[in-house]
Amino acid sequence: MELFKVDGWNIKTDKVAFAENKKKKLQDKKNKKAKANKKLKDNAKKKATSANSIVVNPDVKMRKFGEKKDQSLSPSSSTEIDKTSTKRNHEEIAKEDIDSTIQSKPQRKLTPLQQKMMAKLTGSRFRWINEQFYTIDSGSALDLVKKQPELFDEYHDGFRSQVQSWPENPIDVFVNQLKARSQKPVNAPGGLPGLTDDNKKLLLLIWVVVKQKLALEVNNFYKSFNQKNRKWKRNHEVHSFDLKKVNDRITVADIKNVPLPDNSCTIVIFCLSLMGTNFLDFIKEAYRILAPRGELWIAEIKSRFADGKGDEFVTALKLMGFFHKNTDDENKMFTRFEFFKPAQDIIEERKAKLERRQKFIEVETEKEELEKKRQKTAEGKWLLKPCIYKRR
Ligand SMILES: C[S@@+](CC[C@H](N)C(=O)[O-])C[C@H]1O[C@@H](n2cnc3c(N)ncnc32)[C@H](O)[C@@H]1O
Repeated sequence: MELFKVDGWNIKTDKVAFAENKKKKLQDKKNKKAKANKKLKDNAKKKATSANSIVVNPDVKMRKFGEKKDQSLSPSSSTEIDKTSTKRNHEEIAKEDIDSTIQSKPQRKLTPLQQKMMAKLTGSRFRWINEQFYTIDSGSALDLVKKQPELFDEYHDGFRSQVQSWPENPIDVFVNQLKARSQKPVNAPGGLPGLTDDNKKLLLLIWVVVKQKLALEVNNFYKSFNQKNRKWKRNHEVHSFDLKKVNDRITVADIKNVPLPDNSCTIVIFCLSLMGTNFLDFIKEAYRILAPRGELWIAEIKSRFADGKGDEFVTALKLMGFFHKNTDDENKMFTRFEFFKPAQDIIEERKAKLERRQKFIEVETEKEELEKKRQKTAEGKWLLKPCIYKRR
């Protein structure tokens, strides 16, 4: 008789063997789980590395900008960069997510929910790039686009979809204005300002900062205008500057410093392009290249004006030498401004008056005060705020 074998109480040996099997299976399960966890961790590591290799690692990028600013000894912008460098907000994290999502994206049609998520991530990425352009100085923006040209295209895709919902595009307003004023003789009241070239021909030199539409439309307009009005032909040149060359009409340049001679233009247009934190440098550059009586046209997003109306902005531009002609805030999304560079005799007179004043009173001029203020804190922080697009 087997030991412990009692009638009616049978401990089956196969059950005992089962208990050992169970142990083995449990162990197998544990091993599998550990393997799966390791795989997950490895994948996560891979994702993080690849996301950073495709797009900017915000920390690295900001450090680079910081280094550059240190070299250029601009205290205001470097403080600003230090602050941004520590910030890793949800937009940036979303940005990395998009990259890893795109990389691991299976080649199949997305479900409506996936499409919705994708659109949200793309929107986050646009807002992140947009924020960068408004919170760094123009030199850093040019470097950024040179290093990662795809950011420029992604930005413009997002920007286009934002503008589509606007009741009016500021570019169209500018084009219409050019067309209307071209009907009057150049330099006549209500007409466009012009220069006389070596052959005593009137020349309209229009400088724009715009992707393509304005230059193209203006060229097309004058082509047909000149065909219809052979007697009143308009000679014109359009120069477009941007951070990336997306077509032949564009010259890549930071608009703080454009390859055009002094007093050579008659109209300068900044269409939603005062983006860098140092945008008053663009205004100075416009003043340099504009001929006396030349005009400066600006459109900027309404929400950017710290004082809500743009009066402070107008005052700053007046301190840079411009005369204010008109502010149009009829539009819901943007405000348009017209300024002009005064005639040469007025510029001389102003200069002499200022010198006389300074000779007798040791006062700091308002212009110097403005310069001091922007040295301390870049104007992109207090005069025009960054344009932030809301999540839809
Ligand atoms: C908000 S988008 C507006 C584009 C176009 N003007 C429009 O209204 O459709 C601003 C444009 O200005 C350009 N931009 C911003 N800062 C610039 C700079 N410092 N130098 C040259 N282009 C600049 C950007 O690359 C971008 O194409």
